[in-house]
Amino acid sequence: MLNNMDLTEEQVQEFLAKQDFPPMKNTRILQAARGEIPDKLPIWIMRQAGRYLPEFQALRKEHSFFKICQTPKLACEATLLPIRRYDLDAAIIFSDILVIPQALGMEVLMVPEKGPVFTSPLTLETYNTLTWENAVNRLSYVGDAIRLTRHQLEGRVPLLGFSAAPWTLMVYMIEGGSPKAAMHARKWLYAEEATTIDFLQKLADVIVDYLVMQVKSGAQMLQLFESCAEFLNVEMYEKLMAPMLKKIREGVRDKLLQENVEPVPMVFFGKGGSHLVDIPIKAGFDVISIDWITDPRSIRSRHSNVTLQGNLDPCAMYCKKEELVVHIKKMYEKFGFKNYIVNLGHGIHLDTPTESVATFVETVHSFM
Ligand SMILES: Cc1c2[nH]c(c1CCC(=O)O)Cc1[nH]c(c(CCC(=O)O)c1C)Cc1[nH]c(c(CCC(=O)O)c1C)Cc1[nH]c(c(C)c1CCC(=O)O)C2
Repeated sequence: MLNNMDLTEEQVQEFLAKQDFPPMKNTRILQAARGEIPDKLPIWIMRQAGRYLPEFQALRKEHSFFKICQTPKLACEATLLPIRRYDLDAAIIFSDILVIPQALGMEVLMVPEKGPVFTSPLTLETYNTLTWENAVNRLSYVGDAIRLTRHQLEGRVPLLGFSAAPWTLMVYMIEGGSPKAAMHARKWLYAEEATTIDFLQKLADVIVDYLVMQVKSGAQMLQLFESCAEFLNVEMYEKLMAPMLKKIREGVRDKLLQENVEPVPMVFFGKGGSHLVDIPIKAGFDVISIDWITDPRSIRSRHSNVTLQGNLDPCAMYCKKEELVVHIKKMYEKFGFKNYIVNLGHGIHLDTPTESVATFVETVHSFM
């Protein structure tokens, strides 16, 4: 892969103007998503381009988090870092779920040691100040980053795009950062139902346009993050969020077909969502990504054809090498090798030893 940081602005623009992408050399992840059996078990890692990598820390010393997201050359570089280092089977575009609230007019800062902080969390009083119109146009930098990265990957592995689901975005916007119990957002669900439904529908519409734009820019699979699944019971999730998941799954496919673009597999990840996995499956998601609490066999017994993704406890990465291999093998025995994409059960932690990532990838690839 080219050294992306040496690209001049003219070269970046030339890549962005090119129509065809390099031919694919590895499509294991797409095969598994479609229910085919690849030559090796595919693996990628949530938050694979993150602070556990010294090269990412070096990049972060030079640039703020959102500057990296907003500059295609830097986002591309961050995306490629884990691919240069490990034999992973997918890249995921470097960005964040919170770029949507930014495009709606909210200010989000990434505060060291604290994570994301909204300077003015959303209230009923400020709800009408959100700028919905043309929101996806303000996210065109993500499309440019995807397009550039597809070229720079040179077909080595597929590139994933992503968004958060409406509920997770709603929680972050109302709570103003990483939630403890999402008390304020849950209060809206019960006390402000009409505003809530309006809000969720508008978010779903933006998410559809955003994901369609990502596929048209070159994303080959999409992951919808429901990182706040744990805060809702099945009844509330079914009533308010099931229609949104359906709207997103079907909306993305239908809009792509209308524009003669081939639809791509869609993954649903619900953190703390083992109680509601049947809902995204019913909505038509091709792959269900599960956290480390969820037993894959309980889903397989009900839905034999759905591809599952996950679910090593990110803290297993702190084991000694021999023990880590045992945990990986135990996980694999529960999933089986068909309809399976290996991943962690949530994002990799920032102090994860880089050798554990190498062990994880090598062990998984040695299975078949
Ligand atoms: C909830 C959520 C967010 N962002 C995301 C989620 C959903 C997944 C999940 O449940 O964890 C998704 C995300 N965030 C990031 C990616 C990039 C692609 C990847 O490598 O997976 C993806 C897919 C980069 C990031 N997003 C963030 C970092 C670290 C920030 C930094 O470098 O300062 C990275 C690499 C910051 C971020 N962004 C967010 C939080 C809570 C934090 C702070 C936590 C932390 O610091 O690890 C919001």
